[in-house]
Amino acid sequence: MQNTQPDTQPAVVVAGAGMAGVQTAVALREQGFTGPVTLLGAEPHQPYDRPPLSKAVLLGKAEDSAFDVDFEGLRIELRLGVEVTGLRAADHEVDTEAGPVPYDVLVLATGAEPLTLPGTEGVPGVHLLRTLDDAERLRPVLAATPAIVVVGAGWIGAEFATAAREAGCEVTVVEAADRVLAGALPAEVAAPMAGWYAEAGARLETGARVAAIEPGRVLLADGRALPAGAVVVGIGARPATGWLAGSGVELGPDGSVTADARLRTSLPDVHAVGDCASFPSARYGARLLVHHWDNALQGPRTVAANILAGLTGGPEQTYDPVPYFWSEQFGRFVQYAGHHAGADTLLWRGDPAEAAWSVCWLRDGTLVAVLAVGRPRDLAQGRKLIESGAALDPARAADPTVALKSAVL
Ligand SMILES: Cc1cc2nc3c(=O)[nH]c(=O)nc-3n(C[C@H](O)[C@H](O)[C@H](O)COP(=O)(O)OP(=O)(O)OC[C@H]3O[C@@H](n4cnc5c(N)ncnc54)[C@H](O)[C@@H]3O)c2cc1C
Repeated sequence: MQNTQPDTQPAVVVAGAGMAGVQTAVALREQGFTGPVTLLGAEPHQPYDRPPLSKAVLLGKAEDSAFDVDFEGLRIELRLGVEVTGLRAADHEVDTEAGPVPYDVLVLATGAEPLTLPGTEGVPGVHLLRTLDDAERLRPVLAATPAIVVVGAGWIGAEFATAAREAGCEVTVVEAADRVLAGALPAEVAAPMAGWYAEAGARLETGARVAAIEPGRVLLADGRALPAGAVVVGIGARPATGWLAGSGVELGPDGSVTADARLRTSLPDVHAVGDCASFPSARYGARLLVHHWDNALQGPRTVAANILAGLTGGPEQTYDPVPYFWSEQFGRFVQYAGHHAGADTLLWRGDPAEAAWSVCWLRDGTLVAVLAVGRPRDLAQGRKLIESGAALDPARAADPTVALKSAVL
């Protein structure tokens, strides 16, 4: 039986015009949706890609990173500079400063916003790095090569420190935890990465808490004062869902929209995707909140398919990806696929003192995650093996001269 769309098409409104919002609108068209699609974005800029903001755009190697999407040709109504301030589900409307916008189907794609250090908002010389405006403000700062203090040795902090060193700035990275990437990787995997800072000429201070930031200097809790012509705070991000308070959309303790396995929310006709939404993963037996680019590419395809399924009565899709991300730091290309837990068994492929190595996480002999530094083949093969639930021969998998796919039992 062929599924056909009804004559009258519902109006789809997407709140948030970042990667997930844009990809949702594009996926709807790619999958044959012919009804009206409106994309509401708070920022004034043509929608753009965020990863280059801490890389080429920051260093002025690329002017911007606008998506190459023909919105007009795809009949996607793009409304920029329009912040969505509320959702009234009973009326099927969202509120904006420009007035209410009715929807038949709503997609929440408002992404994430960076965490700030309390008391440092508005202090001159303190920056965040999330938006094109942030990157444009930071570009001339880097060009003036001041001493820079980066707060946070996570992915963004490491990438910013890399760019600042490349620009010729003196860089100190201050991290409250006792190691880099404390929230993402086990200590033994993060340990070799800490060495990359010194190698690039950046000073790394772990176990160092910021007490205050004053113009020109950062005061640490242990009494030290670090000179700082500029400070960049990279201490994480939280879902941008404050505007949903009181709307009836269920939010988790981390502030994420708690979508179901089909990326639908607790309200009818409302879907959620990208950095703002968590979803239950049967693959990993956990609810995942993924703040990475690939999730903002893949999730929208499921959302679009399920919006269409709702129209045609076709089967709905579940979303249970093997999460993937990359980071470019200190001349290295770092990639990660999967999702590991503390109890998983670590297996090294290669010497972390060398330029290229990788790490596998095994659970009951099955590959659940892989991190590759300069070994993209390990990543590509590992990702497929994770997807297929392959069990590995640990001895062969630990031999970096053996292709990972050849270590399958
Ligand atoms: C500097 C930087 C570098 C990164 N590098 C990498 C990388 O190397 N690899 C990787 O895998 N991932 C990287 N990421 C993460 C990746 O960019 C994000 O996961 C991705 O952008 C998420 O897309 P999104 O559309 O869900 O959210 P966002 O990109 O945050 O987009 C959400 C959009 O919604 C808008 N919005 C928010 N609230 C409202 C509202 N109320 N009304 C209307 N609009 C609203 C925002 O202005 C924003 O434009 C990086 C992120 C940053 C910030």
